[in-house]
Amino acid sequence: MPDLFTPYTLKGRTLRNRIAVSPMCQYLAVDGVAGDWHNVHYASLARGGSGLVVVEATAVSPEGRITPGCLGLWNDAQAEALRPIARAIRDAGAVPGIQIAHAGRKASANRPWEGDDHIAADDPRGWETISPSAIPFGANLPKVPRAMTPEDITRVRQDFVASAIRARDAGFGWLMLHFAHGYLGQSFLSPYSNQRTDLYGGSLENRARFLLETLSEVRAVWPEDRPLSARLGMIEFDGHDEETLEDAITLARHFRTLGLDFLDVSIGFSTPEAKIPWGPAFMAPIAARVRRESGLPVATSWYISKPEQASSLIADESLDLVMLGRPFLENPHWPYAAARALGCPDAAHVLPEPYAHWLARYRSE
Ligand SMILES: CC(=O)[C@H]1CCCN(Cc2ccccc2)C1
Repeated sequence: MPDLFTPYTLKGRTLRNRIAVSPMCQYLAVDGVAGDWHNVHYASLARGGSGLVVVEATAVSPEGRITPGCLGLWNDAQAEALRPIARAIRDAGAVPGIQIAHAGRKASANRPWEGDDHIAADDPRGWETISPSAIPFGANLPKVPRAMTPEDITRVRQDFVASAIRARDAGFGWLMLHFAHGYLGQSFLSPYSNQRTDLYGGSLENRARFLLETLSEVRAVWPEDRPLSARLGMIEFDGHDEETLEDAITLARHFRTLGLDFLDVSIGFSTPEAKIPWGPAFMAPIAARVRRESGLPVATSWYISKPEQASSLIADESLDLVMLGRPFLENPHWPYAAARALGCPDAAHVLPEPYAHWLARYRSE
């Protein structure tokens, strides 16, 4: 059996294989509430045969959305709309995951296909953004955020906890804290965005405080038998990579002592000056180093798209799971195509029985 199709057990959950659907914003929610688009989108992804399907970045508060079209988990109506999605993913044989997030200074933006920039100041669709310091990201996101008060910090941490409780009660089996991509968690960690002089700024310990406190408080409410993960921007590709990575690995070890079960290794995107070395599975060697040096199981994403490439990253123990995004937009049945490409016996049964029964005897080429 190819390594990509070996099961993976973490805490009380077993994934049928090492393939995970990476959270991908759809920007089609109304008032943060999931609708028909999300119901069909997530069920069809789960029916494609993945082990884990992670629902897109879901905001812990209204101002934590990236765009007005983002999902939310700050009220019960939003939680109720997500319940059938978690059930549909589980009924299709995958573990239902969800990423909870606060967009910080990158919030109040237009959809990527509608400008991918901050909503104009005089546009009533927009809102005030908050961040550790009153420092804008720049480039297409120039809006200057309000520096968070200690009360803001406490409130947002409590928002993460409340959203985690709603995700738990809605039936999600895997939680991912969004601490990457220049959003609020990342903004506390990065000196680009955090120039506070209080206990939340300055030293690595202080810049990590919000992330550590939030993780600890979410851990206390997230069930022990369900994996608790985080997506962390561990490198910025800004010329200071070794220092950034060493700090991030120190943080990852601290996450582990606080009860994090799994780490998704990603990019900081804290500065528009970054020079990202885009290329096939370019984050995999970094994730492999984090896995070795932090002792946490890891996944990463970014230009992993070929079955052999994905399976070899599991076989050589670079990764424990592969996170795929756009390959699933190309083909929601990517796991079936991968099973066939890897010569899995009975590849058809990666798919549900109504499909598998007929495909098992079908010779499409
Ligand atoms: C929420 C999230 O992490 C998503 C939002 C949409 C773009 N995704 C991927 C991305 C991040 C930064 C620069 C380019 C692409 C990240």
